[in-house]
Amino acid sequence: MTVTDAALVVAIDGPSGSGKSSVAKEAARRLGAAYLDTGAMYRAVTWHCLDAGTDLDDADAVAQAVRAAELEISTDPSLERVRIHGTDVTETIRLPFVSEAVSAVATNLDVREEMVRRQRALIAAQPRIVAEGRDITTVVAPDAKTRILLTASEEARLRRRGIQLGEADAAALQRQVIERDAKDSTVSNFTRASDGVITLDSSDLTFEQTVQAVLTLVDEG
Ligand SMILES: Nc1ncnc2c1ncn2[C@@H]1O[C@H](COP(=O)(O)OP(=O)(O)OP(=O)(O)O)[C@@H](O)[C@H]1O
Ligand SMILES: Nc1ccn([C@H]2C[C@H](O)[C@@H](COP(=O)(O)O)O2)c(=O)n1
Repeated sequence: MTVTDAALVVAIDGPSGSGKSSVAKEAARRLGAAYLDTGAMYRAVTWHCLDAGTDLDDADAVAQAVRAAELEISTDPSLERVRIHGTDVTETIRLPFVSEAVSAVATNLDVREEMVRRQRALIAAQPRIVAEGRDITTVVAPDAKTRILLTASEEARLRRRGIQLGEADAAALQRQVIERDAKDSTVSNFTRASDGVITLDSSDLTFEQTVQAVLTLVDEG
């Protein structure tokens, strides 16, 4: 186990189903660090817009709703909790209706500016943190001590997501993994490592091997 008292920011990005959330959360636990799931923040504000009846095609209305959103997210890797305007949406934001709407909100550049501002504040508030999401290594935390692009083949990502969701419908998986990435990649680069970002391909690694590989990169960093 790698535990030190030194300040630490680890940034992990990559495509859908590559293992960012699960691997980052476990690495954070073992490092005695906080954990930030930035995708959960985009999901929560998307749920909020849908719940409020905000037209997702009205970019200004969406941005206004997001700026006004009272969003709370746990950064304890052992406590998953997201609240918006006091409503606990921890479970709801994982449902397919949110997954299929989230790109419409996440590709709004004014929304991204607001989310990046909040994410940087959450990261700065923690002495040690592992943060993950599509633009973490490039935009949110380009100065992080260790920056990792976690990848996996399309086949591995679809298989993992299918097992995770118990979803056998190939078309639904395709929408949730491949089509969502295609939309999200119009505003973030999470397929090619930028300068200083280390690529970790988990296609042929088990979950445990992937966590260990991240901890080794942090140690070496
Ligand atoms: N190396 C691995 N081997 C096998 N399964 C893995 C591995 N890494 C992650 N998984 C599993 O794959 C599934 C998807 O992982 P996870 O949700 O962490 O991906 P993600 O990159 O955060 O996706 P998204 O960006 O869509 O939220 C989870 O069930 C996770 O346990
Ligand atoms: N830093 C981030 C994090 C997430 N997103 C977008 C991309 C996804 O469609 C959506 C939900 O993320 P997930 O929970 O699937 O990781 O949010 C982003 O654009 N930037």
